[in-house]
Amino acid sequence: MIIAVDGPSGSGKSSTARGVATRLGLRYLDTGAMYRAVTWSALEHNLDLDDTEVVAERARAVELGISTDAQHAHFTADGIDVTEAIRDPRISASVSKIATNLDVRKELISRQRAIIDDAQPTGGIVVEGRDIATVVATDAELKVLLTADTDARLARRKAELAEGAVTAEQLRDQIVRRDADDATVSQFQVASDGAVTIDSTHLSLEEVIDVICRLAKEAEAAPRDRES
Ligand SMILES: Nc1ncnc2c1ncn2[C@@H]1O[C@H](COP(=O)(O)OP(=O)(O)OP(=O)(O)O)[C@@H](O)[C@H]1O
Ligand SMILES: Nc1ccn([C@H]2C[C@H](O)[C@@H](COP(=O)(O)O)O2)c(=O)n1
Repeated sequence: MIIAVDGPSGSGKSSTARGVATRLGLRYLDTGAMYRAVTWSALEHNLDLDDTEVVAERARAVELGISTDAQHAHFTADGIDVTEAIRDPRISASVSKIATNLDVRKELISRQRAIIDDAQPTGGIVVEGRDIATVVATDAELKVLLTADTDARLARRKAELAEGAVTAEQLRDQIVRRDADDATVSQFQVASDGAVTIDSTHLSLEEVIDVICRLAKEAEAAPRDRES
């Protein structure tokens, strides 16, 4: 089983996908972490992020270690643990430059598909990002577009950060400007064919996880229903 969870920043994709994977005993892939790890590597190498060719070369060269354990997030880039570093506001501010580089996308999509294939013998995987249902795993058994209104997303992100860690302007940049940039290369604002939209604005995290687990059970049973 492949469950695809797409949506804008702060809609709850990572927390929800981790919760669903844990409950259903599936692997979990955070594709945003891969774009973040490439950003980290490009900055470590002092690359000009506007130089698309040089950055794409870095994306092809960097060795990424991407854990698919929903209860143990662990990411490495060229052997260095970047699990915490990739969440730094410095990375959040720059990652769209990497994510809108089409050659970087080509490389990471290919790596994401390999990780998804590797997970199939273990029962399946919950994959979250922006283009999972539309590009990376168009054959996913369940496709979810997870949304929440902008104020809710801003409030959720603010609550995560230490008091004073970012200004109101930086917070808006992390959510609103980043979504606008990312939307130029991925379609995650309108549900694609076959995708279910879940608006989490007034739902708790547990409620969203409940809904997706129920939909996953239905999706799993659907082929059997048709056969019987
Ligand atoms: N339904 C919900 N209700 C309230 N808070 C939530 C809900 N879902 C997630 N959250 C909280 O919102 C914050 C953002 O969630 P999360 O990081 O999962 O979003 P995201 O969509 O993966 O964001 P990004 O794409 O920017 O990484 C987290 O602190 C999370 O605990
Ligand atoms: N499949 C994906 C996943 C992520 N991105 C972009 C969007 C963000 O700017 C960045 C980091 O994602 P986050 O960790 O905030 O979910 O990567 C993308 O374009 N496609």
